[in-house]
Amino acid sequence: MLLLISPDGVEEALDCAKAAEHLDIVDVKKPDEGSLGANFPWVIREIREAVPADTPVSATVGDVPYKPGTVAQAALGAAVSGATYIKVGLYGCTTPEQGTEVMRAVVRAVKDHRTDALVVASGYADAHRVGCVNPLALPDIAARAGADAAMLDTAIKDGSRLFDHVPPDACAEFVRRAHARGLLAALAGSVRQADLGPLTRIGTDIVGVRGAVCAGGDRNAGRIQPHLIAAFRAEMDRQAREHAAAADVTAVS
Ligand SMILES: O=C[C@H](O)COP(=O)(O)O
Repeated sequence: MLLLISPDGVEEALDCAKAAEHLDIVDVKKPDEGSLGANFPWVIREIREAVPADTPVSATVGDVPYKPGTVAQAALGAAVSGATYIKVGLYGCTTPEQGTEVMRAVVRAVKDHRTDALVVASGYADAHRVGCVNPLALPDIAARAGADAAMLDTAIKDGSRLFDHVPPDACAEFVRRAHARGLLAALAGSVRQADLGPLTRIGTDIVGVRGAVCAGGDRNAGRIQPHLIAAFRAEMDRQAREHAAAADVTAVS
């Protein structure tokens, strides 16, 4: 499982860089503009320069409206600015068709610029609270659009968590649907160390985190702490080892 960490700007990205050996993807967002709030192009560029060259930079394009042209142009902006993972939160899409239309436009805009960029279609575990597309529709939307990954996050950051809205069994179904379509499955939403066992067992490819690696577990008032990134990764590694050992036992019995 890859660890994606979301700093809110250059200063926190530098703290991520100090823990670069413990993380896999640095994800640029602007949390005060929403769960997947988009940051400025110059911030993406500065963060690209601040983190080690072999650490991929992701950028969120925003909690986007159902406006394929607008969103495609914004996604291209993120790619031109140096992000190689482009994440789109389909906040304003109420049907799978709308989500697919937006994501198709994004995929074309991004891949015309850079074929090796990865496009991530993100929905929301608490979609029922904001009126957007059902979370379990995301793998199909992503696949139909030619995206590379399907993701879930929470739209409202009020302390409720991924599993409060989409329990582990439903997340497992999300992962199954993504993998059946050849996609990466990414999960986020106030994920804590205690969630890493289930997330590992269901085969999550990418876990996205901010609050759990901020001081006091507070994604708004707390700042990202390199030692908390290291501790989070240590728990991920421990869970991966346990899962591998359990799989070995099953294989020989
Ligand atoms: O993409 C990951 C999100 O930023 C997760 O943030 P959170 O762990 O504070 O919910």
